[in-house]
Amino acid sequence: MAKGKVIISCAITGAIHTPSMSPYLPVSAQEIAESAVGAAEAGAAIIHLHARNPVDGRPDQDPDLFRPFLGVIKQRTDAVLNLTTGGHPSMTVQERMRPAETFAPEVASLNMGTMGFGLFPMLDRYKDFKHDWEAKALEASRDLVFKNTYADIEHLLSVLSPQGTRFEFECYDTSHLYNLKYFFDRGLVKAPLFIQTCFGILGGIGSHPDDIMHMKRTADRLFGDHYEWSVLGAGARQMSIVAMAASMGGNVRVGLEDSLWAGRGRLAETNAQQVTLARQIIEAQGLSVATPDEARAILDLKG
Ligand SMILES: C[C@H](N)CC(=O)CC(=O)O
Ligand SMILES: [Zn+2]
Repeated sequence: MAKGKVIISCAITGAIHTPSMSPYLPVSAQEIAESAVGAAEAGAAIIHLHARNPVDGRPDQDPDLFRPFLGVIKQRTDAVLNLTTGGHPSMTVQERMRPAETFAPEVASLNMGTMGFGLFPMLDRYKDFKHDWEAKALEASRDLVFKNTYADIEHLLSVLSPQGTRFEFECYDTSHLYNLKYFFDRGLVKAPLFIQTCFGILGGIGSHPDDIMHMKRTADRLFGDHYEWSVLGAGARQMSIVAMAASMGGNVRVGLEDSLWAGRGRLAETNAQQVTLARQIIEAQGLSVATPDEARAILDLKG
């Protein structure tokens, strides 16, 4: 966090949650565009984007599904656009990187290690699904490998960096921080590193305060002041992790991709609602929210 300015990122729809889990999950291009504009107006400097099949809400990396909402968001906001290269963990790296390769965004996500990605515990909570693929995708995650090998990461860097795209480095555990250190020491990634530490995904680190301290301490030791720290908390712990990180000098990510909730037991009706909650937590600590251009300066983005 530079000079008391906290960068809020908002992840609009993602690929993990499915339409039957919440009537408020944006699916169509118009819903994604409207929700993103609302999140930007509420204070999100960075908007993280995935696309979905407009009929059944299935995650889809077809650039033609991204184009309509990218146009609207660029027209109506000056937010930094961050396109996913994670897609859905079951997709191939080639499929996952198509939107970033096509649109050369200011920022793209980059997942820093191969891991299990356990979504199946959500089957304990959700029973009734509108579409067949929903329960199948959750069940299939019992045997899912989210593939991000060193060769995959190098390939993504070699294709996207020359376009001027910089990265949100998704680190789900300390091993991912060491992977990033490997690429940093070889000059394949440049400071300031925007490190998104992800908490509470089964297959990665948990979301206990000790886990947050451990990831922060490890990142400080490995990267010193060559990085900007950000956190995302999956599920109900999202806002607790926002509060803790902001008090420790961190930036924050919210959005329906990471959590469907606006506080315990209350479904978030919009992404803007979560941005507003995060903003209240940040401003209550005497901190202020970074504008998109302040975020660009802090993260050295191409603009
Ligand atoms: C935990 C989040 N799903 C991390 C993420 O947003 C990955 C990506 O899109 O590349
Ligand atoms: Zn994502």
